Amino acid sequence: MTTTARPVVLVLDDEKNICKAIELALGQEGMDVVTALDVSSALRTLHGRIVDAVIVDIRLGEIDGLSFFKRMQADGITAPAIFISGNATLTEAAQAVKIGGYDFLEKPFSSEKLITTVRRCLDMSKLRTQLALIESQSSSGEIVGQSGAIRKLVVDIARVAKSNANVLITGESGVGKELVANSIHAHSERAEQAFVKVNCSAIPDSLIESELFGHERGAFTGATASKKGLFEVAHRGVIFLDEIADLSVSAQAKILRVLQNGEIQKIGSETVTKVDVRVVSGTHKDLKKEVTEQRFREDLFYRLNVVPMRVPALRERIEDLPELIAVLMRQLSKKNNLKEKPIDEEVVAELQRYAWPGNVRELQNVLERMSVMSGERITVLDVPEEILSATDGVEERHDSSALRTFRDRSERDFIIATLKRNKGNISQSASDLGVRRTYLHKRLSVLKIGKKEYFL
Ligand SMILES: Nc1ncnc2c1ncn2[C@@H]1O[C@H](COP(=O)(O)OP(=O)(O)OP(=O)(O)O)[C@@H](O)[C@H]1O
Repeated sequence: MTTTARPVVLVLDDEKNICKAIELALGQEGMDVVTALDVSSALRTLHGRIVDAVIVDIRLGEIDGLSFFKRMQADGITAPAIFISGNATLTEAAQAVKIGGYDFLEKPFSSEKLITTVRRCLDMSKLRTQLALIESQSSSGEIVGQSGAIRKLVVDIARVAKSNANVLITGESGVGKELVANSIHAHSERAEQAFVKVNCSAIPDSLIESELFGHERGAFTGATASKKGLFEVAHRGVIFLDEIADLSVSAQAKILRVLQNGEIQKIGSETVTKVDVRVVSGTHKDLKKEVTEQRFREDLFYRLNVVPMRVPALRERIEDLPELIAVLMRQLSKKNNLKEKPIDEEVVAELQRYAWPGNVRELQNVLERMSVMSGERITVLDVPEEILSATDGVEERHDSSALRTFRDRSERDFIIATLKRNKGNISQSASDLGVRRTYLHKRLSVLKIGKKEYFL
């Protein structure tokens, strides 16, 4: 698949001479011009290839230009339209702009006027795509971390981004695969074009093909309007197919076709459309194993896996945790409109001993919970119990074990003394210690404090 930088403009006018004149003027400006003398051939073009702008005569034989534009909109074609006419009424011109037309040109117009209008229209359309892109990317950010694994990943991303090769990103769930895909797009020559993310496992089998490739009106019950597929939306940009292992066998076959010929076919359509899309896919499964067990097509696997990239689990780069915590806390307090709270070092040490099966996403959730539920600062008492109990007994990695032993012993003595003073009353002791009852119970069991030690 190749990237075509030349913008494509469709001209629909029943006067051959006008079509020719426009074709000549815009062709000299480096644009690809396709002409159509009637509505049906214009629609065929629009359904067969992706067009950046259309120039439409208001007075056409069969239907008027305005109805044609409405038909385009109903068919999900979003190219902007410039209307032209020699004898349109003022009302028609106003109507053209009202229904979303970009501009109106009165015939005869000079080629300079035409070129300026089309250029502006194309710039506006590009700007619109960029704005949509910024919006879709506003939640994504930089890849945080200084560990060897992350530094290597960042170098690999920069290298692979410059090529047009398909990339398969593997790694556990929540590890940052989407972030990597985003970063490949942002550093590629397609950065100003669309980045479309599809979670293949979230879309039911029955809908996936229509989501990816679109459908024509009436293609199936409920298809009341024609719909653009995500591959078409991603034209000239990047599509990120997340959880690719979950694709149905028939969707796998269709994706293979896009990768082989750059062709898509809407459900219910006779014609094929050429698209230019770079495919980045992601999975937390072992895709090679899925191939061996015949759940995934081998030919598709090789097409997707041109450049494999593995994102390491958080526990494999646990030295990145303090920096990640700092960055995520800043993001979270902004999101929740909260003052950024300081975190005790002991908390960070506790979090570093945890295995993080849900990786950075789990870390985000835990930090959010702690920052919402804590007081002025985040202390070890705010660390969720499931993390404390999972880390108890785990060999210390960042704390000397002598310090840990001392801490446990002091904590043990302090708890026993409080319980003795309260004659074994758990509620009162928890309140004196400033912790929840459940937490005190857990510490009693972790520190192996039996009743005989505090009942006099
Ligand atoms: N190295 C990192 N630096 C900063 N943020 C990160 C990093 N890794 C992951 N994140 C953040 O963690 C969250 C989860 O990451 P992401 O959605 O990319 O994971 P994923 O591997 O695609 O998950 P899944 O397999 O569940 O789709 C995101 O909000 C992402 O921004």
